[in-house]
Amino acid sequence: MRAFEANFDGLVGPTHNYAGLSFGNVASMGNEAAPSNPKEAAKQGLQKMKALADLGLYQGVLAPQERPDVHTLRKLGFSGSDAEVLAQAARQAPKVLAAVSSASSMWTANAATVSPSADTADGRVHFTPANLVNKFHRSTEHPVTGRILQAMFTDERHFAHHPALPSVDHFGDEGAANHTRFAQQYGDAGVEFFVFGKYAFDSRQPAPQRFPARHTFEASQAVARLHGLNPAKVVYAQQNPAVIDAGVFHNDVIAVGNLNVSFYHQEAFLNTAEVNAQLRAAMGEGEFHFVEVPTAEVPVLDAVKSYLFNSQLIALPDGGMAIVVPEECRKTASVWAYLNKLVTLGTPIREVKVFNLTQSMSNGGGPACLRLRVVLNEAEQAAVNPAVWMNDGLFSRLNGWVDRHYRDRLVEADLADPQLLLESRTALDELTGILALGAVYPFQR
Ligand SMILES: NCCC[C@H](NC(=O)CCC(=O)O)C(=O)O
Repeated sequence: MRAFEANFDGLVGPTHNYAGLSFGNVASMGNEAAPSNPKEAAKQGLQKMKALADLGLYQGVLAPQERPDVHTLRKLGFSGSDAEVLAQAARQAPKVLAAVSSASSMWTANAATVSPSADTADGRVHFTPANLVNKFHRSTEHPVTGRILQAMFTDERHFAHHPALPSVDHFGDEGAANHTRFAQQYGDAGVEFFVFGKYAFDSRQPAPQRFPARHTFEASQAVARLHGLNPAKVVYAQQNPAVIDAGVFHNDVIAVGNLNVSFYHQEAFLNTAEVNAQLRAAMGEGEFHFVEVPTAEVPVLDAVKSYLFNSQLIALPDGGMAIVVPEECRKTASVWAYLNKLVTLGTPIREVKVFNLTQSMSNGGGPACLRLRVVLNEAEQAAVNPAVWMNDGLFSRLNGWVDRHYRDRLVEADLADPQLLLESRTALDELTGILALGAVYPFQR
């Protein structure tokens, strides 16, 4: 049966803002307190989704979270009406209010780790929402993420859903941002490549000194076990701690892969030669393209600034691949020169597609952060909730929905506005109708 990759992009929520919440993510740290434009952010995301759907790719939409998350504020002791809860939090703990108001679920590469049915022991597609435990504002995403995924991939004959790993640093899990799957064809049994930042139970191993390693080896192993992966087809690699300290908070800021192409920076991993030998051995027969970008051509800081590697490698329906990059790549001289060379190197990557995603980029999220990849065969695709697939109708409905409900400017002080909570819930209530998700949000239950 034919199989292909579908991308599920996060729809940016109505509270998108810059609160400087992600220590170790240089864009988030650098844009703290800048005004945001949620309407523009959502529309930039929709443009990318529509463009990929128009190329003939399977493109879906993943709904945002209920924010501000008043329920979490109540767990922290704020009480009274919703408006009172917001007002107390704004007075006593403004950073906590910002954290429970973040639209960070837009970066769906962190929503979950997904293993295609060709890789799993029971022949189903497996999903494990990421606990995102390293950042408080993200650690509250997984319960609703899990519900939304179940509302999209409901049929138990095809889809298996696991709860997030235990929410503790030892099992810090950042999902698909640290996971890549290689295969000659999407429908083949693939090699699942798990990249982690540190070992939780062995302090003698190398680890970053300045910024946190969000994802552990032990978390990666647990997900591989839960998904029933064949150990001979799983490869683990540790990120180079020095690049985490330079702002590479997820591996997808310094490497990306698709089918038989691994595109990565020279400094991305510890023991690169060993890792590549393991990948090649696990893949078996056939060509494998290792496209290593040398520091001499693209310094790590330029990779972080431009998000060259936070790109999507997409298989084009008529053969070959395109690399989907953010506008910032064009503006970074070393990176733009490299990209122009890359398409002439004779690898499957033949074309560069540039998107304007500045609203998301200013919080450290590029094209790859915005999408969750799910490899599906035709029967599985037919079992997905049909309302979430991007097409002309959904594109115009969602643009109209954004126009009706989103603000074009938001600063931290606005997060306490009870009207924003109301606007956000009204929008999400309508959205669950558009995407046929049912009552996934706490305010609906
Ligand atoms: N994969 C990209 C994730 C980016 C995300 N940024 C944020 O949450 C920034 C939010 C803020 O600072 O307002 C993160 O660091 O996890």
